[in-house]
Amino acid sequence: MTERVFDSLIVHAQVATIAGSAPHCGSAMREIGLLNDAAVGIIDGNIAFVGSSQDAAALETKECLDARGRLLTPGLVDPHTHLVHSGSRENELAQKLAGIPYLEILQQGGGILSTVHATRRASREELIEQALRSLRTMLLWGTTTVEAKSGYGLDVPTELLQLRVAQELRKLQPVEIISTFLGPHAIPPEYQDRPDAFLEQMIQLLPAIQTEQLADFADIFCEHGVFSVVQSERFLEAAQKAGFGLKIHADEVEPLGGAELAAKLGAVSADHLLAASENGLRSLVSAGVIPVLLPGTSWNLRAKPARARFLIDTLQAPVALATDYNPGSCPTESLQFIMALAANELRMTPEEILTAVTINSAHAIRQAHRVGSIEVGKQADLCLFNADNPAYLVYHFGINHIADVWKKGQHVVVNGLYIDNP
Ligand SMILES: N=CN[C@@H](CCC(=O)O)C(=O)O
Ligand SMILES: [Zn+2]
Repeated sequence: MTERVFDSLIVHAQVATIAGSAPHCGSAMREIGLLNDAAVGIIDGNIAFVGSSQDAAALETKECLDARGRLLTPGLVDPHTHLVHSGSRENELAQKLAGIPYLEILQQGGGILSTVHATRRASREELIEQALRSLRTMLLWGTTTVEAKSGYGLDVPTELLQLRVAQELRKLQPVEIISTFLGPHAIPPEYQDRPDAFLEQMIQLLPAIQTEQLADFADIFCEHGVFSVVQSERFLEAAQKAGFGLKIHADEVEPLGGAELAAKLGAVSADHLLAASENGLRSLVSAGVIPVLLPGTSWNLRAKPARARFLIDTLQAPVALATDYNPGSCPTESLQFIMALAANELRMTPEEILTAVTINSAHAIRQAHRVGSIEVGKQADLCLFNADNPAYLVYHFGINHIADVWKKGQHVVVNGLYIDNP
């Protein structure tokens, strides 16, 4: 048998493998499979070796990088973003600081609706350009896979445009994009008095999105003053029948019952959950729904954070974390910032946090067979940090700890710099 020649070998690293086929639940979230002085080998974009640096010394490789004891993790997976949109909303900061609630700004025609106006006016090229800037930031800060929702069109052409832009973005840069159709994100002005007619229009759009393979998931903003539990069930059931995986913006502001609905329908994830009832949390965990927590949003809206400790300690849940990157409730692309907030606001440990932004977030978008852990056979999506332990990442907050990033084996960030066409 001919000896395999590796494309790359990373040696002398502290490797957090976060291995395991199922989501890491409860106390198992603290098991990150840390290997001291370890090596990872890459062949054809996939991980082909994980072992000791000593054993790796015998391997033949085209390139070798000495990590000098630094932390190597799976590429970060962000399972909830509103990536494709136009403009920003710093003009609403004063209202927020004056104490005007998030939903009231929306009811006055601002908030989500203000981004809908901007997105409807934007060209395809403008949407691509703005999203490309965000994707570049995400990659430089360690995110290698991202979920991207539509939901700033709220009409057929613009919803389709957002999804097609997400599809196009896959060809233009290295971050992998998993798309979600969030047509029922708010009620557009032209349907203010006929929300059911709008919902019906979004339901009618599902088969076309499925046929064009524009989205893997369908999602709805189930919230007081937006879509009720009954309306959410109608939309999500139709989406399930059309073949979509289900997600839900659940109980972000009021304990409406979104968590219970996610459990009833067997959603892949239920996201936000700040106000979810104890019963709702219990039922979604029993039903195998991944709770995706968004501490950037609760922090930015100055709301009480989700009950991460209850989910992890009492319910033994597989918690995932996401940025919720969007121009309103959470304008940040940085999962590293979210990781710091998860420690301070949600009281999660550094190990739980690493699990929540890798293997568990990969499960939240059904990509764990390919990404989210460092295991032979998986895609070589890797982050090398300027830190030698997970605690340092969340302790020293607000700065970018990334040294290097590999996406599908390509060395796309080198010493903190983005490499185009590596
Ligand atoms: N809450 C609903 N949707 C987004 C916010 C969108 C916006 O404010 O533009 C969220 O998940 O936080
Ligand atoms: Zn969201």
